[in-house]
Order: sequence, then C-alpha cells, then structure tokens
Amino acid sequence: MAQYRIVSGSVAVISIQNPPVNALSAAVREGLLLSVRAAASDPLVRSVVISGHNGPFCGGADIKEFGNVSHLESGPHLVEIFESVEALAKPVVAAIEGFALGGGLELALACHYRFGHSEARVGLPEVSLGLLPGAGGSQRLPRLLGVRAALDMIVTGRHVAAGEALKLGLLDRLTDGNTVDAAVRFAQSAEGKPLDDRRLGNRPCPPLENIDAFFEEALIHARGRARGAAAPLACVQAVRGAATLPFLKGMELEKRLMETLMTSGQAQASRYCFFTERGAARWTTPTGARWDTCRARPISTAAVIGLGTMGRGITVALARAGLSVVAVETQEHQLDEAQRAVSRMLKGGGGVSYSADLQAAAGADLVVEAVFEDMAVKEEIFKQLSSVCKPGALLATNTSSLDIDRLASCTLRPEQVLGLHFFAPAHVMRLLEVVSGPRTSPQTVAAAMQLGRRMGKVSVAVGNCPGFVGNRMLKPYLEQAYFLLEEGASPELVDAALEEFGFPMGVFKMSDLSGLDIGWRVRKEEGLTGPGVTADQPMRTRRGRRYSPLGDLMCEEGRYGQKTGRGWYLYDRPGARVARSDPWLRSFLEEYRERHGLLARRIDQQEVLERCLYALINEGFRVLEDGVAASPQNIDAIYVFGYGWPKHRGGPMFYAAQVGLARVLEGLEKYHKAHPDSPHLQPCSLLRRLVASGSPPIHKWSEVVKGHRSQL
Ligand SMILES: CCCCCCCCCCCCC[C@H](O)CC(=O)SCCNC(=O)CCNC(=O)[C@H](O)C(C)(C)COP(=O)(O)OP(=O)(O)OC[C@H]1O[C@@H](n2cnc3c(N)ncnc32)[C@H](O)[C@@H]1OP(=O)(O)O
Repeated sequence: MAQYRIVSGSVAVISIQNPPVNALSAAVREGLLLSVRAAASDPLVRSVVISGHNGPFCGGADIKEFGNVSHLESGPHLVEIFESVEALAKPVVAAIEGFALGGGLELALACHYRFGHSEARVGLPEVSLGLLPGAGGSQRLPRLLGVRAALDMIVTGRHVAAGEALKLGLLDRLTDGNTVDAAVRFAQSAEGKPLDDRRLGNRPCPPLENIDAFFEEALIHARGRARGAAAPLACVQAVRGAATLPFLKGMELEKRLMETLMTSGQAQASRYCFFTERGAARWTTPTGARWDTCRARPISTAAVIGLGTMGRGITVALARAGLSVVAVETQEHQLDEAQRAVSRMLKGGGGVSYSADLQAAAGADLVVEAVFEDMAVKEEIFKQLSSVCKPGALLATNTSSLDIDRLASCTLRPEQVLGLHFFAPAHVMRLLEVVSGPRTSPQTVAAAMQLGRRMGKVSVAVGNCPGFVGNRMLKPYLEQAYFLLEEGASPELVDAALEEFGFPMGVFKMSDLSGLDIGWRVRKEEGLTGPGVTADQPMRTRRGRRYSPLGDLMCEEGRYGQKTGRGWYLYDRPGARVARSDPWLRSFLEEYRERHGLLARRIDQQEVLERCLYALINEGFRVLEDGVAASPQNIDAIYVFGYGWPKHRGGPMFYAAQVGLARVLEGLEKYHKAHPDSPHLQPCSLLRRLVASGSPPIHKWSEVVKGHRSQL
C-alpha cells in the first residue's frame, strides 16, 4: 500500500498505492509509517520523495472508514504519521500529480517542500464532508499562507489549481514534465541543508492586525453562508486557534473540534451525499440493463430546439462538454437574441451554429427539445424530428412534467426517445433527470447518462410519471405551504422555517423566482383552474380533495413574482431580486380567510417543517413504491443537487431515516387526521411497511420495496 524504493543512490521514493484515488486507508497509513521509519533509519538515504502511484498524489483520508470507529482507529493515525514526516532529519519533498486533497494535502504540508505538476490541483475539501482538516491542515496551512488565504481555502473547501497554489506559496515549484523525477532531482539538491524553517509546525502564523475583529467577522460571514451547517464554523474556530495558539495547543483544539464533527449527524449526512452523488452513475433498468453491461454510443453532435432560457442554458452546457451544437429557434428575433446571450455565456462561439430551420437538426446524434410546456406543440415537433433526424439519433425532451411516452408514440423510434430534465440555469445546476419510458432502450439511457457525466452533471435515471421524481415530490410540499397560508401562516413565517432548516430559499421566495404563472399554466392544463372549471364548483375543493386557489388568485391579480415586481413578496421593480414583505398580501390573505370562513390560528415553525417536509417525504416513499426512482439514494441526489436540500441533512429520505421513520409516520397520521381532505398527508403503505419491519437502515429499504412493480 506504500511502495518504497531507493533511486539515484540516496533518495527514498515512497509511493502511495491505493487506486483509484490513493486514499489513506489503514493499510496505506501502516505502509507510509513503515516507509518513513525505513527512510529515517537507512544511512544511505539522504532525502525522501513522497508521491502517488499511477497519477494522483492522494484524495485524502479514506472516507469509507469514517462510518466506523474501529476502522478509524485501526492502523497508525494520520497526525502521528505526519509528525514523523515533518520531524525527519532528511528533506522530504511531496511530488504532487493529479490532486492532493484533504489528508493528501495535509501530508504534503507536513513535507518540507512541495513540487506540483502544472495541471495538479490541491485543496482541503473536508468542510463539504461536514468536517475540518483534522490531520494538522487547519494548523499548518495558515502558518504557510497566512490566515486570510488559508481560511478561504478551508471554509470553502475549493480546489486550487497549481498555478494559483504556486502564487499563494502553497507549492514551491511547478513542472510540466515528470513530477517525481523533478522532485527527486530537487530532493538531492536539498540534501544536508537545514530544515528547521521548512517545518510548518515550528513556524508562527504570519501576524494579522485586529485579529479578534477579523475572526468575529469571519464567523458572521460563515454563519450567514452555512445555512445551519456546523463544519464551516468549526473551521473558523480551528484557524483562529492557528492564529492565536502555539502549534501543539492548536492541534489539540483541531482534534476536539474534529471529534465533535466526526460523530455528528451532519457529517454522516454529508458523507452519505458524497457516495449518493457517485452511486447515481450505477443505474439499472427492470429489463436487467445496467450501467456496467450496457455500451453507450458516443454523442458528438447535438441540436437544441427552442432557445428560451432553458434552451440557451442547455446549448451552453452541451457546448462546454465539447459537443458541436446546432441551436434552432424558429422565431427570428428570439434567435438573434439567443445567439448573443449564448455567445456571452460561452465567451465566444464555442462550437455552436444557429438556424431557424428544424432541418438543421438532421445530422445531430442527439436532439434536445426545449420549447415551452405545451403538449400539442411538443407532439408536433417530435413528429417532425422523427422524419428529419438521421436513423439512430436520440430524441430528448426537456419537459419538466409532461408524458414522455406520449411524445415517444409520435415518433417511429420510441426506443430512442427520452426525457432530459435540466434544471435552471441549465449550464449551472448540477442535476439532470434522465427519464425513460417503458419503450426507451437501455442504450439510450446509457448514452444519456454518459453525456450527463461529460457535462459534469449528477445524472439520475428515473421513470416516467407526472413531474418525474423531483417535481412530483414538490407538489405536496407546495400544496401544504398554500394550506398553511389559508390556516393563518404568512409567506415570511413559512419561508423562515424552511430557510432555517437549510434551504437557500423558502418555498414562496422560490416560487416568486421561478414565476407563479408556470404552475398556473400547469393547473389550467390539468383542469384545476381556468375556463374548464364551472362556477358551481366549490372554490376550495377539486376532485373531492382540498384545493387552494391562492396561487390562481395571485396570478389573476398579475402577481407572477419577481418578473412582475410583485408576487408573494414585493420587489422594487420587475426583475429585482430583493424580497420585501407586502402589506397588500397581508390584507389579501385576511380577506380570503374571511370570505371562506377560515379562522387564522397560530402556526409554529415546527408545524411548517413537518407539514411541508413530511408531505414531500411521503411522496418520496410513493415514488419508491411505484419504482419511478431506483433507490432512496437517487431521490436524495435529486433533492440535494436540484432542489437546494441542504447537504448536511442528506436529502429527504435520509432525513426521514435520521428523524426516525416511526416519528415521520406518527406526524403524518396526526396531520392527516386533522386534514382528512388532504391525501398527501395520508401515510403511504411503504412507509407503514418499513416501520412495521422495524425501520431498517436506508440501504436496506430496497428489500422491503421488492416485489413491487418497477417502472425503471
Ligand atoms: C470516537 C470518534 C472518533 C473520532 C475520531 C476523529 C479523528 C479522525 C481522524 C481522521 C483525520 C482525517 C483528516 C482529514 O483531514 C480528513 C480527510 O482527508 S477527508 C477526505 C478529503 N478528501 C476529499 O474530500 C476528496 C474526495 N474525493 C473527490 O473529491 C474526488 O473523488 C476526486 C479525488 C477529486 C477524484 O474525482 P474523480 O476522478 O471524478 O473520481 P470519483 O469522485 O468518481 O472517485 C472515484 C472513486 O473513489 C472514491 N473516493 C474518492 N475519494 C475518496 C476518499 N477520500 N476515500 C474513499 N473513497 C474515495 C469514490 O467514492 C469513487 O468510488 P466509487 O464510488 O466509484 O466506488
């Protein structure tokens, strides 16, 4: 797990060998320490180079060990190993290729010199795992870079490119050639030279003026961005320790903070997200097709049909992934505007050509339709695409909720039709729902998943149903938020509860941002509002269940949200972003309640969270039961990467497991009893069965789901 060899007569090269990322597992730690001791005691060895085997230097501590204290404690500890490295009386050079992340960079910081390949990157991303750099990184990095630069790296967890790392002083030298060879040559030149000032543990932190004020402000800033996550705040505390305490005291503080974080539910949730993100790539279908047995045909050319906001973002995402893209928009004025916008986003042409004619899609390997949400329009386009496009071309729709099967049946190639549900802005948001219908072929899914990866997306394979997974679960969440307004809550109260939970935006601010008219159009299509609803129908009931017309009434008032400067909140002007409370809305809600004989009651944040989140989670169990998502992990990936669910809470299904399934069930039963006309609050049978089987851990839920029809 750590190769040891002597080169050029005097240099011991220790190479970490643990593919694919050379993580510091117990066996690697054992090997590293033995190698360091061997180098220390061998009189022929006069310098040491530490590198990663076959490319990457090191991806940090082995995250798989974190869930298990006995794994964590087996083998020598990183802190102890890094102390031995730093204390070596012979120069130690880190030869960094690929990446040095987390414990990997901490190892490099314990070395006396750091050589990097010009394409390498370094970072301390522990914060995104709910942790801090717990093997000396929080103490050594500020001593090397100064507090400001170190704090930025540690609190954001960002990866720093080699060029920047050189400027910061984090790397001593860069090479375009063979990093190990260059490091070996350098190590030889450093043999016999004094090392004391190269040991970061010996150095004081560069002084900083107004240190207390600096850290107070850093804490406020971190708290503002953390959305309830504990790790960023602990990172600030640890760096403050580096700036104010002797090294060993700082290390003690780091250890205490790390122990608290490591055993917290937040770290568990963040770790779960790490593996969930990667696990989504291992998709399956009920026909037995799997990610690892199904060959995807590569896609190199694409066409995007419709250049509204979504179409433009999709064009940019595809072009950035290296595809040659034809962007098609039949309305000339929109085409010109889109061309300018896309060029701006791509900072130039970037392999995109433009056309007003659908025929331009004829040669594309993949076509993504992104026109507005109107089934009749989309059907017409799919009919045309079916005859225009070359055989074998995949036809995708970016619909957020319409029926993929219906679109597939307009074509002569239903096995090549699928949904690619991008999230706005499409070139920024990480999530991609890859939607397959019963006739979509496994090769089509494989090609789309591969393309998603090329675009840097977290792609999740889901089945076809109204709203797919994400929007289907959002519906009950939104519905409960409306009901809460009817019962006495204000948008501010509901949003505050959700933002405190960790969402970047509460449901009403989010709805103002995306536009209330979108949901209004969908409800009209569904016959829930609009001309199809007769005057004798009760306003607050549809198809025998409770219905809130609040969103419809707002739209009738022209309050579409930010775009009209008025929605659930007031904005300074159309398009402005800062939401202010609106006295008009308060009277509107009071009048509404009075008209419908509703008595406003006091609603607390706990009820807001339980009603909104439990309803969403309950739908998540239905999604699993129906087989529309392959696993709870896939649902969680969708919510974390597409809907702003806080990572430190793991995703809705993980959250349900963490709260306790029995408690979620009890909550739903209580609320359903109080609101029997709201079926989304009625606990679904899978949740009941899971509780009856003793609430197994989340990775065992599939055993209880088994036996149910799956659409995937
Ligand atoms: C009683 C209580 C006791 C408490 C004791 C507390 C004291 C504990 C002391 C511990 C000290 C630890 C100190 C250290 O500071 C902590 C860390 O180092 S945490 C780890 C930090 N590193 C990272 O966060 C990097 C994570 N990885 C990545 O970002 C990427 O994987 C990558 C390295 C950039 C590579 O990206 P890609 O090439 O795209 O590859 P993938 O991401 O697909 O990964 C491939 C494969 O590798 C697995 N993997 C990646 N990193 C790790 C890792 N660090 N450990 C384990 N496994 C890793 C990944 O899951 C993929 O596997 P697959 O899913 O395909 O099976």
